[in-house]
Amino acid sequence: MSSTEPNSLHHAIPVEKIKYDAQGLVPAIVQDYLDGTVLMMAWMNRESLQKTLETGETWFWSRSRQEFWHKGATSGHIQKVHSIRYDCDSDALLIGVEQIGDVACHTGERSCFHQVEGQIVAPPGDTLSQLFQVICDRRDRPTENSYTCQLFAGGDNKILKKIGEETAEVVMAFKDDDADAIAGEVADLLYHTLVALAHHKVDVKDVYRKLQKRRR
Ligand SMILES: N=c1c2ncn([C@@H]3O[C@H](COP(=O)(O)OP(=O)(O)OP(=O)(O)O)[C@@H](O)[C@H]3O)c2ncn1[C@@H]1O[C@H](COP(=O)(O)O)[C@@H](O)[C@H]1O
Repeated sequence: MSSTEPNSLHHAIPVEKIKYDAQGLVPAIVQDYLDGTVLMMAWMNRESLQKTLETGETWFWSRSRQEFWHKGATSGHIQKVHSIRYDCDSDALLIGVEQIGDVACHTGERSCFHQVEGQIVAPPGDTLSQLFQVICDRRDRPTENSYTCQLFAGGDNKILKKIGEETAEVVMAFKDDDADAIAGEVADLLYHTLVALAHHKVDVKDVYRKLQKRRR
């Protein structure tokens, strides 16, 4: 995938290079720019891609209505475009967006994609976002025999003590230069940090936002 960032959207995507099908369309997969959650898939044509590049918001081509679809124009739930990538043979687009107004797929759900029956149940998003969602679910709907629920029940005293312990274990693992132990201890520290974030109602995506802003 080739990519471009928001301030250079217009220059970096060669609209003419994109391969459109016989109907003049190219599939566009829309992802949350922070955690990669796949939100929706829709179609663009040359003009809607051009409008997307010019406005920094998503414009699609509605095959059923045969007209432009400026996502969120009526609801206010627009998709602010952060990146556009195209695949190696230029016939698919991957668009990283920020959801303005909470929802961004066709129907207004967090993501259009539903679990296929019988498959492993995992929330959308990257590994940390998925774990954070499970942790928040434990906070909001406590279950028996859950270590996470025990941490929440113990409050800051228990959670922050564990962060202190895990930090020391991370340091020791690095000191020992043991790759497997390092990965395991860092995983423990990340998990307990996510529990602390959930306890203080700070979204892990706010951490991602900070990191994105620092990107050079
Ligand atoms: N990712 C984790 C995770 N990482 C680490 N841990 C726990 O963190 C603890 C690490 O503490 P230590 O290294 O000190 O080990 P310990 O001696 O067993 O811990 P203590 O007895 O001192 O509490 C262990 O009990 C681990 O099981 C985790 N516990 C839960 N999760 C995930 O959290 C989600 C909710 O799980 P439940 O808490 O089981 O509902 C699930 O997705 C789990 O996979």
